[in-house]
Amino acid sequence: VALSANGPVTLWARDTSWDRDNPRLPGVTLPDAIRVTDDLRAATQADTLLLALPAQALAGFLADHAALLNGRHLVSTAKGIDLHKLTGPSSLLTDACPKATVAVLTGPSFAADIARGLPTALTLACANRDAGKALQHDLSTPVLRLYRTTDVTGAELGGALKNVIAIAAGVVIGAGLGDSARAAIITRGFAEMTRLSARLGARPETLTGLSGLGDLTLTCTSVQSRNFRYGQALGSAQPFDAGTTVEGAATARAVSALAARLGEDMPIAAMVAALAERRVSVENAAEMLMTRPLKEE
Ligand SMILES: NC(=O)C1=CN([C@@H]2O[C@H](COP(=O)(O)OP(=O)(O)OC[C@H]3O[C@@H](n4cnc5c(N)ncnc54)[C@H](O)[C@@H]3O)[C@@H](O)[C@H]2O)C=CC1
Ligand SMILES: O=C(CO)COP(=O)(O)O
Repeated sequence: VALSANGPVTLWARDTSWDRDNPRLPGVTLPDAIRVTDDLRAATQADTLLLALPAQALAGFLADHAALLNGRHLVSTAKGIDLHKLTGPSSLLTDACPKATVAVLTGPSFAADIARGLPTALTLACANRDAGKALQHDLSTPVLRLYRTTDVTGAELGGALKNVIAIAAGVVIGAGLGDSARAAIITRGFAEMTRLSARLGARPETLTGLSGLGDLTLTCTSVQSRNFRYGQALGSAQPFDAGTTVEGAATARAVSALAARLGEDMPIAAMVAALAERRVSVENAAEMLMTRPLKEE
């Protein structure tokens, strides 16, 4: 919707029976500049393709359709780590489409806010500096301001890991543990994010930027966030709609496996994985985190 202010956009989906009112984005009627199609071959004629698939669906999509994407500029919006390959979307894209230029678009941004034209700032990460500059210009609008980085690892890890911490923040609020506890989870969660990201080669300034701290702040403090709401439901033992995309649950499992492989300590991510799999109760989780050995900050 935002990019259609810059020119014609083609939107591909498997099911287009919803016409111009997509139930995934209630209250928004797509502008005329957007052509909706279920023909992937037609939709992939453009030079720049944004892939807005959930992280756990991306590998399967690429297995079926990589040939149509190779050689294009591919921009992933997915915020997660693939459970089987334990990598972010950029590696999945690069492996499946070696001739493509791969970028990641991430940062604090609820789809509903962007579609309403509210001012939003994002991070566009592309290892190829010149291609990144061109994409930054093509994808910015007067209300969508893109900052640029070549640190793809840092940008995609920030987006993936903040979803895990947002679930923990939601659990804290849902369980009635209070705003002070939430601030502790955000801060110690951010410490986990920066430790793992540094270990994987990310730059510290990327994690303190929009794609890390920025998105962490948004997602841990807003009920617009599905990850936060999922955590709230876990914390208050309420049911949650299984059809809602909650990237942080699978990513918590992926992160725990990755941290174990690297020998990194990520207690909050491990607890989110255990809570999502119902291996631990909320009461036990809080007690286990609070009674860990005392240490330096
Ligand atoms: N909704 C938001 O505010 C934001 C979402 N993101 C990220 O963007 C990614 C997508 O999220 P949403 O669009 O919100 O999710 P969504 O669940 O609303 O939409 C995902 C769409 O992908 C489709 N899909 C799933 N598997 C597919 C497959 N194999 N082939 C083709 N289509 C498939 C689904 O049918 C659905 O229409 C996630 O990683 C999310 O974290 C990033 C920033 C903001
Ligand atoms: O990534 C987002 C905002 O930046 C969307 O968050 P949720 O997936 O938790 O709704």
